[in-house]
Amino acid sequence: MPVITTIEDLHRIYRRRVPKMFYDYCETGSWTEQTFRDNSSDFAKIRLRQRVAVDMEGRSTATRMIGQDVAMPVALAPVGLTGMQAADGEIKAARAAEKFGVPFTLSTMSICSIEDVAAHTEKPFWFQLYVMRDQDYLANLIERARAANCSALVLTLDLQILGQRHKDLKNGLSAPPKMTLPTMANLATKWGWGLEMLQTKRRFFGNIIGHAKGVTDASSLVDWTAGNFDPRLDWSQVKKLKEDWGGKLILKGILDAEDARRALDVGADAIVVSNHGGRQLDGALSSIRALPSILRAVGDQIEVHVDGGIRSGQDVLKAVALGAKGTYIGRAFIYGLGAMGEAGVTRALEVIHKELDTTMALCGRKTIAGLDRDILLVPKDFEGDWV
Ligand SMILES: Cc1cc2nc3c(=O)[nH]c(=O)nc-3n(C[C@H](O)[C@H](O)[C@H](O)COP(=O)(O)O)c2cc1C
Repeated sequence: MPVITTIEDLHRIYRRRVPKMFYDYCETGSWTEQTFRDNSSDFAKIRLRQRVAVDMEGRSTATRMIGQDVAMPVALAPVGLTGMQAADGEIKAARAAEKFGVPFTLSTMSICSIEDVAAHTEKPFWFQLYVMRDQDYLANLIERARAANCSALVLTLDLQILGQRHKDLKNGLSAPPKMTLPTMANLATKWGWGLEMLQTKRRFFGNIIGHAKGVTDASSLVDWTAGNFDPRLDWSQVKKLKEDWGGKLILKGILDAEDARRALDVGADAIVVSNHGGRQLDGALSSIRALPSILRAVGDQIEVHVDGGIRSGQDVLKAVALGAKGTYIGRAFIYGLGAMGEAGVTRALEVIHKELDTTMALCGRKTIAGLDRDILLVPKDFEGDWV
């Protein structure tokens, strides 16, 4: 096994190991992928102030997200079909997160069910909810998340309809994969992945969307989403969901200051500044660029988290120094999972932690609370002069 020191190292192994259809599903953005690219490249525009001769002994990356202790301000983002990247992928990722001491968020669109993950973990995890047309089903999901002791509901607001992702349409993304000639030819080169999947037959061929009773074949995920997600979702429904759930609510997919204020009005506990990893509205601002204006609007009244494009501990540091109280990684942990299963997710977290800790030290800071705007060099036009 090669020495892994960066998230990109995991990405390279992941790409070799996982079928093209699921690699593309992870690696795509919508339409031209402008926002997908900006999410990462905008982080690189922010530079750091090097400070010297500062006592660096006794550093800590520990902090809190929505009142919960975390080993560093990083959670695993909800990622649909995680169980197609590696067999029992949701369980493996949840276990790695639990051992590391960061939150794991289970997507509505998971292969393993809420109960599967709860049975294989000890600490509470977070559950991500998409709002479905079927109100009974929605109520049932909330009830199951409550019964599994989930400690936060992450309600995703930026996917009432699916953004167009060319690669998924061209690949005919489905779970399990349809056995077309190109798919079979590609699968033949992915025997490590295939063998692992065969050993977990029950989930692979049994209950494809683990929470969706009776869905054994999400062939054409695009059609399944269009048929089941509720395009009528509005703020009154968000408020009602907050009341029905009664616990901690995180609203994910906020990219605009006005929406951030609406999130405050409905009593959310936190918001995630996010464009769904560039998978929904192509042409939207990168998350890191949208973050400052949202912090100005609501940052002193609600916990603001951010995701999109985070591939290193330096990216985490930049987001936190700008004012985010937490960050999420999506693809960065999927690369680890697809490359090496649970150990790969752990490795991704270790890489990010090491980079965060070292960068904190070289910027002259010992704690997460000590990270502030002062350690950053942000171009004057970073937020852009958009009208
Ligand atoms: C393959 C994939 C599947 C995703 N599925 C979901 C999902 O089911 N629910 C959700 O709220 N967000 C989903 N997201 C968005 C992530 O939660 C997160 O916002 C995004 O991945 C952050 O960007 P990053 O991948 O650059 O870290 C998905 C992202 C990816 C890459």
